[in-house]
Amino acid sequence: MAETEIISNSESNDQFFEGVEKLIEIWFTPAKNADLRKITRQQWENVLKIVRCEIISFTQSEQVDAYVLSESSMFVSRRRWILKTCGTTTPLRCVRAVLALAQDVAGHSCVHNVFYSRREFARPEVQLKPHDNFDSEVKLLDSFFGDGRAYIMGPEKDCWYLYTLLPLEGTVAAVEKEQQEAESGRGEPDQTIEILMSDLDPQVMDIFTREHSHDAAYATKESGIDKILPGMVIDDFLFDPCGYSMNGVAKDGCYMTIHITPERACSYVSFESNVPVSSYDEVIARVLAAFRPAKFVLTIFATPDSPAADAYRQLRKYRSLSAYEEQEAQYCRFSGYELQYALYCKFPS
Ligand SMILES: C[S@@+](CC[C@H](N)C(=O)[O-])C[C@H]1O[C@@H](n2cnc3c(N)ncnc32)[C@H](O)[C@@H]1O
Repeated sequence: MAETEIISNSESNDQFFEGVEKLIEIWFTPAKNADLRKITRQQWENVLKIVRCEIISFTQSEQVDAYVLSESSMFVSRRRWILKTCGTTTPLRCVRAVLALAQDVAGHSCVHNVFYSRREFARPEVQLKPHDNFDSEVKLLDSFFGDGRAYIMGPEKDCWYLYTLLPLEGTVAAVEKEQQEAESGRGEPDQTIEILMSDLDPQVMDIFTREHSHDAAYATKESGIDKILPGMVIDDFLFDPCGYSMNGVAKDGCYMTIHITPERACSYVSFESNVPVSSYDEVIARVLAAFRPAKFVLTIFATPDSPAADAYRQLRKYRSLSAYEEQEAQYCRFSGYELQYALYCKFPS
């Protein structure tokens, strides 16, 4: 297993672990016979060594290979690669190697789109380069992709960072991109919801310790994770003495992934899925009921032709979500995608 990032915290006699993940998603332009799943397990293991994590479990559907990692998850499908890693891992250091494998092994030579995002770290000072600050991350991403755009949303101390190749709608770059898309017919419906939760209910977090749960399947059931998006094949892992990761894959190619850092001093849970629904209300309610965070960041990306195209609009109507008050909200209209970002905090009881 990768070198552990657990740092002792003498004040609380608890452990610190950086649950906040770095999330990179690269889409390649469709090409005849090209498929990222041609990249072998050994080649992925070598890539993940650069990131400082390793594969601990694997499951797949017809459309996607899903890996549980020692620090979160990786999903590989025909033309989309997703890597989500926490702790002090260094995912941007492997991008060059992935682009080379995509070209040489998988037959993908053209990047269509890139999304890199993360919440502000609890302890940015322990991150390794280039992850010690967003400017360095952007600089490295620009060295691969050339014309990306960087955004910072939310309050300074608890912001959410995004880098993407998508231009904002209405700009000259957007008009050019739309023309290219229309000519090549490359677009396909897509949507992603992420709920990044901090300061969680300690009773719920106890479920994700070996003391409470004898195995991952027990924790999955006890917490209600198996009911959030029923029908998925679940690959779950319970760390020792605590910590939990799961991937779920559905027959239709959709995925979900949940990662849990239960330590009281730094509790953190992330939920992500690309399930196409016309309203995320129920999914959000189930996630919040299962984990009971004090605070969370919610992001929804959707293409205009996605069933979820309206889901983010519904969200914009709410100034509050059950016991939570919206503290910040931003909306971005990119060429081909719309994004809703919001930060919610529990109402004082
Ligand atoms: C399961 S991973 C998931 C982190 C995730 N990004 C999140 O949302 O919190 C981290 C949790 O597993 C625990 N853990 C135990 N052994 C670990 C190891 N060898 N490597 C990484 N995490 C480990 C950490 O202390 C932490 O609670």
